Amino acid sequence: MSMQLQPTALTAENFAAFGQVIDRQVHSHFLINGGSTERYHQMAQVETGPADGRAIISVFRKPLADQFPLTIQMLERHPHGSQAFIPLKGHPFLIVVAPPGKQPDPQQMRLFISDGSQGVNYAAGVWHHPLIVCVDGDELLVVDRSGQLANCDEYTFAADQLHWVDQP
Ligand SMILES: NC(=O)N[C@@H](O)C(=O)O
Ligand code: NI
Repeated sequence: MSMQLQPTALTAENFAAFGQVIDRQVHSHFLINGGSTERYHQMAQVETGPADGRAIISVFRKPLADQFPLTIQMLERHPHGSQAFIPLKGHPFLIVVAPPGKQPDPQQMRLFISDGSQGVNYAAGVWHHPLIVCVDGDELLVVDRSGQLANCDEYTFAADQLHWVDQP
């Protein structure tokens, strides 16, 4: 019997164990360029880890692919670097995370929902589900680590550990 994950409000405090929230609605900013531009400075930390790690910028475009109600079969983590997801089209998206550890604790798994103006930056080692979009073909900017080191561990839940999420 799988359980439904209920959303937790996406705030800096609630998300602190998983990384940072990239949210212009609450983040401070200052004026630059002669007062013509507001800079929302350093909203998140890009971790690139050891060796040849470097930060790269990508875009993810994802079809909806009849995914709701979605059973959370697996989570993944990037031990050597952070990973940020920032909406490009202003659509809500779902965030499923669990704290760092040898394997994800299903009891500590949390669901957050971005209102489409908020992005998230998963700290290195944070367990998370691959991108869950709510609109077909949605596009998000992704900032994460590239390098020679393997940087993606996956964990598949046992049948008695399954949870599911529904479309917001
Ligand atoms: N693998 C990849 O590029 N993306 C995943 O890490 C993800 O979190 O979607
Ligand atoms: Ni990832």
